[in-house]
Amino acid sequence: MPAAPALQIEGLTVRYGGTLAVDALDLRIAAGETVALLGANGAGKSSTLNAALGLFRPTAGRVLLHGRAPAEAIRAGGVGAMLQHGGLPSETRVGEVLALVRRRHAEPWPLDDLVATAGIDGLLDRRVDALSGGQRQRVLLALALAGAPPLLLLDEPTAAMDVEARRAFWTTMRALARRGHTVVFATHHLEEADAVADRVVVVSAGRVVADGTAASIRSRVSGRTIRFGCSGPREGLAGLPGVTGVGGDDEVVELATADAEATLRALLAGPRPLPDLEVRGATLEEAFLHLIDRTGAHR
Ligand SMILES: Nc1ncnc2c1ncn2[C@@H]1O[C@H](COP(=O)(O)OP(=O)(O)OP(=O)(O)O)[C@@H](O)[C@H]1O
Repeated sequence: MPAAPALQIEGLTVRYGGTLAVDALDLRIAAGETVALLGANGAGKSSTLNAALGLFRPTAGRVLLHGRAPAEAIRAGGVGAMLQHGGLPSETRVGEVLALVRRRHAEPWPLDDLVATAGIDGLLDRRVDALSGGQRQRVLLALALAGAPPLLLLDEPTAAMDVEARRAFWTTMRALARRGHTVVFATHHLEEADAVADRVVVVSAGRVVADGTAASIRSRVSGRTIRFGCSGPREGLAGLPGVTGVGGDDEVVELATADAEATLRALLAGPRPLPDLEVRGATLEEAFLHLIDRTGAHR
């Protein structure tokens, strides 16, 4: 029998009063995948992750973690989570909280390795109320990892981190993924999704609007941008084959085109010099905004 997916969400619907936060969302994540849930504010990422953790009963649908209901999977130590508003008990020291949580697990992650992996060397004697935002996030990560869970659900885990801490965090995540952990994280940071995830799921208005590798999502925006230096007149550019828009500034022309090859052929056949000619595809950010615009899902 094939192994159950690490996370299986079927028809998940979450309503808060009159707000439809998650709209019949389906998602299947295989063990070992690193998946970014990408979406604008209010897209439904936290509601999806919180429902996946069984923090509330969804309006409709079901969630299975390694084939088990959330509460059962969590009890069995199969899931570690970092929530957006994760708290730490006040007036305790980091080492005490960590010891408490490790004791709850039958096979806790060896302490030295856990401390090194989460990057909390030197923080064990620190009071939790004296931690910086980034340090706090790393302590929360250590708690999420304490039971060496095969599945990690992380809601904007790097939100309070500076660039360096963020980089260190994602190095850790990549190492965990290599060890076979499944990592699912919500983010607004497109470059993180691009750099870390082997799969990007774009959520908008509580629905999955794109699902694939970062490259495949980028290619959903079929257009390309052609750029070249130009300080002279620009007549005729808008009428070139494929061109859907003309932009740029006093020194540079940027042509949006739906058919880069045809536009380039026409440009190269023309009299205009094309210094610093450059053709590029959409960045993940552009692809993301395009997908959201198409679904009309800003709210
Ligand atoms: N407890 C709640 N009560 C009422 N509405 C809520 C509650 N939690 C979330 N919402 C609403 O549900 C929608 C989805 O919110 P959710 O937090 O899941 O989105 P998100 O993608 O995680 O957003 P963000 O990136 O800002 O964290 C939003 O419209 C939000 O205002």
